[in-house]
Amino acid sequence: MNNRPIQLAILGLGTVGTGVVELLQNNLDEMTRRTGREIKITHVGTRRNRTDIPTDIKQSADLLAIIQQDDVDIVVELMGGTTTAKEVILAAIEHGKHIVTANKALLAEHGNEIFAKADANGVKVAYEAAVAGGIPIIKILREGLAANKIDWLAGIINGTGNFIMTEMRDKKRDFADVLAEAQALGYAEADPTFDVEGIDAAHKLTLLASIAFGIPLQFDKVYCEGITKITKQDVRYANELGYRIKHLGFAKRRILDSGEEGIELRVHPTLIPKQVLLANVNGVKNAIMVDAEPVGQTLYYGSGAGAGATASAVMADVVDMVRALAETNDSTANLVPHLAFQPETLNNTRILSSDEMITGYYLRLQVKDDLGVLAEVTRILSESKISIDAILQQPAHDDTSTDLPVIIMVDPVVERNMNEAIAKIEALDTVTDKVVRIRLDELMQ
Ligand SMILES: NC(=O)c1ccc[n+]([C@@H]2O[C@H](COP(=O)([O-])OP(=O)(O)OC[C@H]3O[C@@H](n4cnc5c(N)ncnc54)[C@H](O)[C@@H]3O)[C@@H](O)[C@H]2O)c1
Ligand SMILES: N[C@@H](CCO)C(=O)O
Ligand code: NA
Repeated sequence: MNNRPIQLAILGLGTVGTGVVELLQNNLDEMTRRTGREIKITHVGTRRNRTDIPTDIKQSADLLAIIQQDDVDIVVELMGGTTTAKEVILAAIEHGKHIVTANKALLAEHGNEIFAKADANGVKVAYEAAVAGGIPIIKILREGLAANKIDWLAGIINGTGNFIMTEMRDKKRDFADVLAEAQALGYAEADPTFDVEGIDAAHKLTLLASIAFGIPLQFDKVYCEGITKITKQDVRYANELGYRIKHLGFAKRRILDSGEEGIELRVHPTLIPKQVLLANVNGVKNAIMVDAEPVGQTLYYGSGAGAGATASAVMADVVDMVRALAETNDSTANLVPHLAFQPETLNNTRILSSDEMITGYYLRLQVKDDLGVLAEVTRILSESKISIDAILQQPAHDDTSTDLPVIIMVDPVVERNMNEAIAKIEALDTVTDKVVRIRLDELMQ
């Protein structure tokens, strides 16, 4: 057996890259005891030379040169972005290097191409750090639950967004102030609109859905709504009704009335009853619930972002690869397929359009203080076959306004019907503003 060290190139020394270098300094013995083979960083790709990096590691800004070096077995891509990272990863694959990456944006958007190229070149691309930071959810879905049929998964999969919502709710802090702190703590994406507009969660959901259901990556089909339109007023009303608002991702198999199977992929703010576990996942923590047959429901919780948690996931992938390389004379062929299922067995189950999604709703209407408004609104809802669960009329939120907020909770309904009803409600003279809607999901009741 070949006992030379397994050699790494780390590309990008930001929050996660620096975390990986530190983790290797602190816990190398634990990893070597597990793999029986030494792991060594030989190169780092960095725009400017760093004095805090051990002197035996070569530093360079020339990434395409690094990935060609003979003393590199695994390229660890921690730069982020979908342009240079893509070019460098594809070139590394062509040079026979294995890849470990935390880059969910790149994989959600270009993973089908990257994985195909890796398969053609006999190398592996591992991405545990790309979803839910330190929670080993990729390994769980791909390996731990490999004997199951997964029916749905749902969870809080953006640490920055959850941190912002928690701080705003508990400490009444402002959005911009908490976002700045999330950036300083290394939680946020380089472009934080990815976090707050739900795009990062949609990237992660794309990956989770593929490995749960055995379907190709289809980021463009994920319904995506972020947290930027959540107001303090709605947080307060939700609280009074016994709910918390959390940003969730859902991937769900559904049988349609026609008998066809479809998949719902959506990320959006969701009202969850306070006593439900996911309603109590706070700060940078993530949690993912999986329902599978025959195991039933399982729940996974942990830090969704940050240097240490993410480095833990990056190195778990490296350790997996090192073991495979050690056991099989430098081949990773025995590792699990990229998307958990054999590539030729991925199926084309249709991803449902937003019109076809089924959720409950919290609706907030701004109405004139007239007799009969509620009767008109409930008539419209019942014409669209929407059943009302509760109505709550609130006093005006400021003394100068004669309009009253009315909260209506409705049972699960096809979105097409909800859209029709909302259009009719907004057309009423007695309804003075756009209807605010926040979803509920029967899985979280
Ligand atoms: N921060 C987290 O908690 C976290 C968690 C999970 C996944 N991720 C993912 O990990 C990756 C890195 O995130 P981060 O938070 O460490 O970002 P970061 O911005 O802190 O670090 C990226 C580093 O890469 C460097 N870089 C970019 N292009 C380069 C180039 N061409 N040559 C050399 N260096 C280059 C940047 O200068 C920076 O130092 C991203 O894909 C991100 O989505 C981050
Ligand atoms: N920006 C991401 C990093 C972890 O993927 C988050 O906050 O969840
Ligand atoms: Na993970």
